[in-house]
Amino acid sequence: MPGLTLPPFPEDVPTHPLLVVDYQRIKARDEAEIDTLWKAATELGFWYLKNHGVNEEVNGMFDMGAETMRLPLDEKMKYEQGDEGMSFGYKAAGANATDETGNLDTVEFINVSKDDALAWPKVVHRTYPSTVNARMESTIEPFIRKSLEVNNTLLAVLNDRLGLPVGALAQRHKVDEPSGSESRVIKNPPRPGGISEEKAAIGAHTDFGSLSFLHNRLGGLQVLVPGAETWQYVRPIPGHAICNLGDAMTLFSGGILRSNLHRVVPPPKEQGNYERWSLVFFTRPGNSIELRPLADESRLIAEAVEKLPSRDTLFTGATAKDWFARRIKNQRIKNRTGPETWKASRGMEHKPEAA
Ligand SMILES: O=C(O)CCC(=O)C(=O)O
Ligand SMILES: [Fe+2]
Repeated sequence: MPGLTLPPFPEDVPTHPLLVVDYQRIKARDEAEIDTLWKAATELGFWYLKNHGVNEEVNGMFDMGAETMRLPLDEKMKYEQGDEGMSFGYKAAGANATDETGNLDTVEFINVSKDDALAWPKVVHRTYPSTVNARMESTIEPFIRKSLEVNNTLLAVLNDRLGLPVGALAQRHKVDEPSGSESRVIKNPPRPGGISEEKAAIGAHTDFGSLSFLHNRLGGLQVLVPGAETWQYVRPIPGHAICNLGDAMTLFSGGILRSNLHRVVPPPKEQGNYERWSLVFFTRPGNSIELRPLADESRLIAEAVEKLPSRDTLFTGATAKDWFARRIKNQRIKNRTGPETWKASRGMEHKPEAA
């Protein structure tokens, strides 16, 4: 449970060290810090973010998640996200495939839409369990507002390094355009005795949107580093969030920015005896935004596109809404007809030439 004293991440498990980015320095537009962010964003697409100032709101969100997951299953199921490609609401354990053979995931989620949280008590997309409503103003809205500010600041810096006109990315992430942006609290049950690492809690995926701001306490997150043969854990560091880029940023940047493959497996060793809680805020483009390289707005992106073996991988013709709904819908186990359904749920994972 959140707040409990947890065993430390083991020393003898292979990890991949991420670059550390200091949010306060980024905010101050420190060029050396922006160099570090650029290196992380272009090479792996993952980095630690320190000094982000969102710790109190994160703790509140974990409390909201625990209160919600304690509700009876039939109550939570009234708010299930369904099989039509919507992500907002509750997701029960085992509702998603984790691979093409149809293995089931083990995590529960509660996803709250940015639009619903900011419009509350007006409903934009859907309603939520009482435990969510009770904390909408005190916890969820402040967490979402702060997360938006952090992510928008990082996106503005990447916007400039990509050589895009001021506001090019901001205009694709307007706060008042309905979007797939959402907060997610994730609970994975304890796995005493250590289940095989291959039994993923969340299957290998790239994130669907633009930028994910992740907070976790126990190990379990793994990345497949470009060129590496094996998955490696990302060690949780107290006070450090983990940021990662999603498919939309690879598409907008013509493949310059990386949306890297990752998954969640049971926490290593003794940590596996504990519930694993994590929290993400996903910034995603406005629903109407077309996902394609912004080559007409940046020479750097235009040059990257010229070097691509094929333009088709990145000129998807999809709007953010379509891209997102397709990915969500086809990972739902109820929609599975065979390996083709899993393939249809894939994003940039299958386009290594674009990265
Ligand atoms: O729980 C984590 O550490 C990562 C979760 C994740 O990758 C996701 O929800 O997209
Ligand atoms: Fe993810």
